[in-house]
Amino acid sequence: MYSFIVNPNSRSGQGREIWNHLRSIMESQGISYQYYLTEYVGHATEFARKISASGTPDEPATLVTVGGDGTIYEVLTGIEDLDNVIFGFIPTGSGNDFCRSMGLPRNPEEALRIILNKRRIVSMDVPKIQLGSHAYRFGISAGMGYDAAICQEVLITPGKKFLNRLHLGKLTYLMVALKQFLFLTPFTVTVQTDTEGEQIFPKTWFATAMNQKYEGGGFKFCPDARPDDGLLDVIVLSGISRLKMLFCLPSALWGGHTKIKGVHILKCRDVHITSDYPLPVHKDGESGGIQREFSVSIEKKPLKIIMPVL
Ligand SMILES: Nc1ncnc2c1ncn2[C@@H]1O[C@H](COP(=O)(O)OP(=O)(O)OP(=O)(O)O)[C@@H](O)[C@H]1O
Repeated sequence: MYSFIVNPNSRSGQGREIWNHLRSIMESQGISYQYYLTEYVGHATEFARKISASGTPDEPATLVTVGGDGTIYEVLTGIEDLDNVIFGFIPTGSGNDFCRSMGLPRNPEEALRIILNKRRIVSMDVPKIQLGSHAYRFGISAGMGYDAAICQEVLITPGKKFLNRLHLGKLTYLMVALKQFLFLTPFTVTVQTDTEGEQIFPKTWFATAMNQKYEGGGFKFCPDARPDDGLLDVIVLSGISRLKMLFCLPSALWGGHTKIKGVHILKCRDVHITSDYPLPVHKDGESGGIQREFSVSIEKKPLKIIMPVL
C-alpha cells in the first residue's frame, strides 16, 4: 500500500491537477493507495507522523510526497522514526532543487512510474535545524541571510501565482533577488563547526548548511555536497563587494563561484551559526522566521529513499 501526502497548492495550485492525473494512472493500473491532501501549513507534518507510525523497521510504510521542495521539510519533520518509512518524491513544485541534486526525474509521471515499478532504495542523510526550542528536519538546505530573505519575500509576493500560471515563476525569484541584492546589508557571522572550530566572517551575504548541491532553483552552491556522506557542506559568502557578487552569483549556476575569494565551504557534521543581528532564516525554502542563531546537525539514522534504477 502506498501512502501519498499531496500539496495541492504547490506550483500555485497546479499540484492538484497533476495529482488528479497521477491518480487516474494508478486507478487504471489497479494500484492500491491512500492519499492525504494538505490544507494548511504544517498539515504534511501531521500526516507524515500518522503514516510513519503505521510502519515498522521490518515493514516500513511507503510514504510518497507529492509537492514542491518546501513540502519535503514538512514531511521529513513529521516522520516519527526514519526506519519506519521508505520515502518517495514526486515533484509538483517550481524550484526542483531536490530532484536536480538527487538525480530524480522532474516529470511527475516518470517519478510515479519509478516509485511503482523500478525500485532502487538508497540511504540519504537527514539534517535537522534547531531554531530556538523547535527542531525541523530538511532535505536540501537551511540558511540565513540573502537566500532566506529571497525565500521569505517570494512567499508573500502577490504576483507569484499569476506568473506561475504563465510558467514564469522564475521571474518572481529574479525580481525579488534583485531587490534584496540592492538593499541587503551584509552582516558578521560566527560559524562554529565540529571540524574547524569557531570562525568569524565579516560582511557576509549568506551562511547556509547544505545537504545537497543545489538550492535557490538551480544554484550549484556546494558542488561537492553528497547527501550520503554523513556531512553537511556549509557555504559562507563573505567579504565580497556588491559588484563582485554580480559575477559570483551567476557563476554559481555551474559551480564556478567556488574559485572566487570570499566563498568558503566547510565540511562538518554539525554547525552553529550566529549573526550580529536577527536575519531571515529558511529551511528548504520555507520561512524559519527572523533569527539571530541556529544549529544544524545530521540525524543518526538515514532515510531510505526510492531512486531510479541505474
Ligand atoms: N492547501 C494548502 N494551502 C496553502 N499552503 C499550503 C497548502 N498545503 C501546503 N501548503 C504550504 O505550501 C508550502 C510548500 O509549498 P511547496 O514547496 O510544496 O510548493 P512550491 O512553493 O510551489 O514549490 P517550490 O518550493 O519547489 O518552489 C508549505 O509552506 C506548506 O505548508
